[in-house]
Amino acid sequence: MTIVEFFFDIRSPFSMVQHELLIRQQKHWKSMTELRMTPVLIRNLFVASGNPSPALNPTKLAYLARDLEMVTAYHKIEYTLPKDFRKIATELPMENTQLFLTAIKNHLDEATFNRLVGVIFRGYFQEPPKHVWDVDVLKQLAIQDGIAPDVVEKAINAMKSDENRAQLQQNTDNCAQLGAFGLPVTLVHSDNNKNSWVFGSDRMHIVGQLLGEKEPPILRP
Ligand SMILES: N[C@@H](CCC(=O)N[C@@H](CS)C(=O)NCC(=O)O)C(=O)O
Repeated sequence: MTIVEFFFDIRSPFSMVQHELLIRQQKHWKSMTELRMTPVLIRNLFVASGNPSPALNPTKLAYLARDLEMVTAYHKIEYTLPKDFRKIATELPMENTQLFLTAIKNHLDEATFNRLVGVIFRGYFQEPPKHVWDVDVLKQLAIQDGIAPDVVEKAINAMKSDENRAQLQQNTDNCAQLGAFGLPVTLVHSDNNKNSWVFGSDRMHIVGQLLGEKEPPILRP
């Protein structure tokens, strides 16, 4: 009976990869009884840890783009880096997406919320990339995914409230307190959470070890 908590931001392409891998893995690792997905703000994590976004460093950004091509091809994940990714990642106020997800999470069961997170990741990282920070686009994606229009409206009405903003910041602070400096972060809950998390989408074997799983991860469909 172990909770695996996935801290993510939709603007993080490696979070998109880890989301897909965790969803695949959940079918195989019975010890992962709860897969909790927690929206955070990656920019605030970068600020809190004093770690500048790799998208601000042209050499790192070029590697990141090439690495993502190789990684998604290996895992057979459909993916395109949006052409204006650097600008969006570093300049656009994309917090609407994370605020919307924080608000709608209160109304959905775990499986439905986790599926919606995937829909929004794919909306941004598959052709043609959608403006997933636009409330109308979020509304359309959620309703197309089968979420009741009144639930979507409730989330839209609540997303900019002080309470919802505070929840998103609390999620981010919880992630920062682990020692995180970027995303994705995958935490295997334990008595000593401090040491039971990994950074990145390339540590699924360590997640398995932290879970006490004997089966290695299935990294390809
Ligand atoms: N090796 C990791 C890289 C993850 C990564 O680069 N994440 C970005 C956001 S998409 C980040 O937060 N980077 C911070 C850093 O590398 O310092 C993976 O394969 O997932």
